[in-house]
Amino acid sequence: MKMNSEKVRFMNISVLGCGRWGTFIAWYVNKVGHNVTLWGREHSINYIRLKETRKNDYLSLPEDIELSNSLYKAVSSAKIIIISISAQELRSFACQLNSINEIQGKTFILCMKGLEATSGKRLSQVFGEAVGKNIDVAVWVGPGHVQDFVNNIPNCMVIGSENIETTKKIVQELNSDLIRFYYGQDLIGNEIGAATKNVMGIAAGMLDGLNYSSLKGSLMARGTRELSRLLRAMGGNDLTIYGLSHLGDYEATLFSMHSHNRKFGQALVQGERFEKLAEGVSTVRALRELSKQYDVELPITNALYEILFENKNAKDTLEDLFLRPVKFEFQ
Ligand SMILES: NC(=O)C1=CN([C@@H]2O[C@H](COP(=O)(O)OP(=O)(O)OC[C@H]3O[C@@H](n4cnc5c(N)ncnc54)[C@H](O)[C@@H]3O)[C@@H](O)[C@H]2O)C=CC1
Ligand SMILES: O=C(CO)COP(=O)(O)O
Repeated sequence: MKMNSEKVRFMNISVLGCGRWGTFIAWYVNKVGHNVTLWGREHSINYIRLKETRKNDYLSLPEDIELSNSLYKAVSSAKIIIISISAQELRSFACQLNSINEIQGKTFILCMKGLEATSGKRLSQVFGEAVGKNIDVAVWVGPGHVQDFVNNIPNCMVIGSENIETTKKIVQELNSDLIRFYYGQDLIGNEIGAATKNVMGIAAGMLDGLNYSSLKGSLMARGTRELSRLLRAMGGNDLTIYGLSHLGDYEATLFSMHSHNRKFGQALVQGERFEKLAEGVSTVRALRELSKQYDVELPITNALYEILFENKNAKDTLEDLFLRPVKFEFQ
């Protein structure tokens, strides 16, 4: 793997959460030259399997990545701390981190795509509320599946924060020819974009399951439109929806065999269960909240809410979208 600068990297970086994505992040950060500790809960199936075999379904971990179940050790030993757990767990997990008393002066990076279901809050807001606003926090989002990266297929991703110096410092430490990072310019947009692409992924899976895959182009056009309206109302830049965190992630979600959200949607309309984490389900709840808070109509999201939480028939509900009054494309 080639880096962008000649600088020898050797920072202590900890990754908290050893699921599909957290384990990949640890693999990648080690590969670009850092000293990595990967933390998991002592009794988690993922942690136990990694401890016993150093493998999961996607990759093998090099020997020089330290596996630990001590949160204190993982947090106190690192300057940069990356978190990748399920989004709905972030608030309680951040409170746990706060109680460790070792977090001042560290940079946290959230590698997760979701919104708090009950409040509609963005994950950096949730994290800030739990640990205090003076902690540096960034997000790392955009397209990419572990299965592709470990086969050396590169992709572009985005890192964003409220502080451009923090963003640049992280990108400098992590950029490589496997992941080309862009500096995010709109934290609200990157977080809303990343979370909501999962919602469109569930819709795409439903279309696949109903043999309506040819509608996915329209879903892309109308999905981005409704979310860009929401983003503008929230104070973000509506153009960000067309960037890496959202539209740029559609291939990896709406069209990918690997996407959990797409598979969830497909399984649901086919009457099957999909047990892995599909973050878009909780994000649909969060969007219902945001739609009310900001008085923005979200027709596709609303249809998904009715299917997921009000037991409406998927085919009828999606077809009802076609009965809405005719309107201008960009009104
Ligand atoms: N391209 C990208 O940026 C990708 C991002 N993701 C995101 O990464 C996040 C994690 O997804 P996956 O790794 O697929 O999920 P996963 O289910 O494989 O892993 C989640 C991990 O979080 C841990 N966890 C859950 N609750 C916890 C708690 N309270 N305290 C500590 N650990 C806890 C679980 O034990 C598990 O190891 C999601 O938000 C997902 O959207 C996932 C894949 C690609
Ligand atoms: O975020 C992802 C790809 O960029 C992973 O998507 P899924 O969670 O739907 O698998």
